[in-house]
Amino acid sequence: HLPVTLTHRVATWATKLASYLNPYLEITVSEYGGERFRRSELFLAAEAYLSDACGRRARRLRADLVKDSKNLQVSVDDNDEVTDVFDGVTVWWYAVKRVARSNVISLYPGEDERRFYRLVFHARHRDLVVGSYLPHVLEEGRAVTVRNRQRRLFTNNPSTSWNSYRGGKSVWSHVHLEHPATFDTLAMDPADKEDIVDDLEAFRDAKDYYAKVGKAWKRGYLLFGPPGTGKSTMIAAMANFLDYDVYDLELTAVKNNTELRKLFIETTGKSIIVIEDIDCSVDLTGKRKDKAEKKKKSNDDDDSPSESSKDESTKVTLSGLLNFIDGLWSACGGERIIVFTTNHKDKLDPALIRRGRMDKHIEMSYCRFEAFKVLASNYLGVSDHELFGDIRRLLDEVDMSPADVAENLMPMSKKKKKRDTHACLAALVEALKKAKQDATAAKALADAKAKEEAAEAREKEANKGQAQDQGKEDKTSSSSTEEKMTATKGGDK
Ligand SMILES: Nc1ncnc2c1ncn2[C@@H]1O[C@H](COP(=O)(O)OP(=O)(O)OP(=O)(O)O)[C@@H](O)[C@H]1O
Ligand SMILES: [Mg+2]
Repeated sequence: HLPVTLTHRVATWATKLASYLNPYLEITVSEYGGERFRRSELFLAAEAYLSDACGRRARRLRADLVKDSKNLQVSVDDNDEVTDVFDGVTVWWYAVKRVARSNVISLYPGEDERRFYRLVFHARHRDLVVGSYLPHVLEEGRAVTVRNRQRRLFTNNPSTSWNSYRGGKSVWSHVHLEHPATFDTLAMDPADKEDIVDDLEAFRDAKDYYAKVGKAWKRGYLLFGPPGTGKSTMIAAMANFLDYDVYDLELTAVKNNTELRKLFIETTGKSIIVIEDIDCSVDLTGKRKDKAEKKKKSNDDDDSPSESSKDESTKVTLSGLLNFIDGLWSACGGERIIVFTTNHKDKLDPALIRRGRMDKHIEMSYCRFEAFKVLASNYLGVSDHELFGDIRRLLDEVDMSPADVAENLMPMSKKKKKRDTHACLAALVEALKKAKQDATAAKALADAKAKEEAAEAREKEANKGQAQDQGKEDKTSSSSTEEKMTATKGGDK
């Protein structure tokens, strides 16, 4: 029954009085900080720190599987309290979950929840807590996260979650990355390999350098070469070498540039972002348009206001992609490697692969002898053999992908299992000889076809020339008769 202004005043005074009497201060760390795009780093660090350092003192815990799905990570459950002592000062942490009050009953549990940690301490320790304790929590939390980290392979999938029709946005989902490829097992020229490893190492340790020269801490690699030459394998080897996560971006599943940017922002640092077969993906805009049109026809899309606006909103463009790679947004997060793979480098837009976007172009080529030696030592455990001479000669003459060579070296079937090294290598020699024969036959065929075409073209040319000559003759003969006619006409006059 009090007037509103008075109620406000009373409330303000009550808070002031309470804070005067209560010597404790509170700091809140919310899950989503000022930037709504992703979870606050301090929150994640606090979570990791609390579960590691003080988990034992909490009574209500929550367990999760981490690292190879063997270790358990126990973290403090919501609405519980833990105490921590730092430099002789006691602080209290509370994990709080608050459901936003709203009049609408939400169909989607979890949507309106806000989780945060509340840190409570005595006012006289304010400087210590803000100046030393919180940085300590951040640092320790990050270290724990790295320790528990299991490398992950992410992929973006379109609207598979059950509340997808709310936005239909594509999101990252992940599995554990367990690819066994390493640079040791990768068959390629040792000098090239060393060059790449050096480059990666230099990138990893160059945080200060990038800051000094004013560049975003990222590097682009373009892997190009024929199918089966180890491009995807190389990416796995890179991830294993650097201990980075991999984000495999499927451009077909991304609706438009805005969504592409959103996906990009959600990637974390220390990651490799991969777009495979980029030449096919960029072409995709055309195909996607067709799909959109089909959709429109079947009338199962009801949120498009007009045809043209829909068209615009349903494609990823080259400019969107360029922006993604080195626009202003690319600098957020830091420490990222972007890898494109393609079978046809010449099909790509030069703007896409210029230095600065794709800093290093790596050609993965057919298997030559140096690469073969790596495969032989991996698959058969031999570093020299009497057939190596033949193989070396043949590999110089024939283009065979490492995938094909490896297939010949792999004693997979039961029958083959009994085969020894010599038999495996002999089979490879046979396969190479056959490939050589095929290549020669194909070349002969192509040559013959080319000759035929050239002959045809020559014949056509000759026919054309003849026809022209004929035309000229006709013209001259007809003009001379005309002249004659006029002459006789003049005579008549
Ligand atoms: N350089 C290589 N070293 C070791 N293994 C290789 C190499 N190249 C290919 N392989 C083997 O061949 C298989 C296919 O290779 P991969 O998938 O990496 O080829 P790719 O270049 O990505 O082909 P695509 O262009 O068709 O995607 C792999 O499973 C791998 O075992
Ligand atoms: Mg591949």
